[in-house]
Amino acid sequence: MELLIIDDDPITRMALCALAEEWGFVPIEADNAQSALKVLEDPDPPHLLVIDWSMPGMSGPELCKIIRARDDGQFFYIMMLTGREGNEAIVEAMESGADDFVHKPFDYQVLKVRLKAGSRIVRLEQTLNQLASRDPLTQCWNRRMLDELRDNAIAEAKRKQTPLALMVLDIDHFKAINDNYGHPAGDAAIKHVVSVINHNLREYDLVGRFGGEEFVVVLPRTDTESAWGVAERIRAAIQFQPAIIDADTKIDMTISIGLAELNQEEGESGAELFDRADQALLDAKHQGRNRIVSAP
Ligand SMILES: Nc1nc2c(ncn2[C@@H]2O[C@H](COP(=O)(O)OP(=O)(O)OP(=O)(O)O)[C@@H](O)[C@H]2O)c(=O)[nH]1
Repeated sequence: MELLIIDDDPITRMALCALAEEWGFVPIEADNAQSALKVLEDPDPPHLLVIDWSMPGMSGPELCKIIRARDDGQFFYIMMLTGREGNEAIVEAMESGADDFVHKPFDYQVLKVRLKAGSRIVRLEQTLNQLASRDPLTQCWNRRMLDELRDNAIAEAKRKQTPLALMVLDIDHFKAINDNYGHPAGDAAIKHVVSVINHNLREYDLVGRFGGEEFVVVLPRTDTESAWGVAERIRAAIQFQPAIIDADTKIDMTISIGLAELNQEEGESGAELFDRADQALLDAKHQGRNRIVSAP
């Protein structure tokens, strides 16, 4: 686990880095609050932090308050290190958002066990986050999370005036697959579809599972024409690459796709965009399935 060490004193920083490595952490250094905040801007930042109290520019407690004021849902476990004595310092550190507090000069064993305790809490939080945001079968986003990420992507598209497309995909006659091959094979077929979808997307596209065999894909920076190209690649890949269940069982499938591009002029919301793509999906089903329909 990464450990962000924020301390202006190079000797303390070096000592902490060496210890962190010895204890199995991956240390990352910052010599002031501003450079720490830069590190924390990363989409996948370190979640365990050791912050020195007294630093030029911005103090440890001030930095804690800024980190706690973030509203992006990221969790950070913060350990404050200081030479200050007394309960008042502990209270001030923890009121500013620190989770734990260790006096300098610190006892190595005490610091080690408290960081280990912090890393257990970070791991627990990551597990909870995973359970709350991912679909357990496919590991793609669940509906609640995809809705939130979709709306963030739409806000960014509006800010930057870039196009955004959304697709709703549904496996055709999936009930028959369950009926013919059994529920476990149906589950494997769903996983196969998600794997095909993922193979045909860019890193920043978003995939969510909305129901049994219905998926939503958000394509930022993509207009209808490009989205159609992506949809066609996925449609063809599903049709021509059967799900291999075991040595004797291959399941042929097709998929129907409705797609819509965000209507920025009308200030369209995420829910409205989804409804248009979903309606296009219904049209694709009515027109005979295994096809793509683009919303007007
Ligand atoms: N194996 C498996 N099946 C699921 C899961 N969730 C939902 N289903 C099944 O998916 C099927 C969906 O069937 P329908 O909604 O009738 O749709 P369909 O048969 O795909 O027909 P069309 O969408 O009209 O082409 C139902 O039989 C559900 O029981 C799941 O997690 N695993």
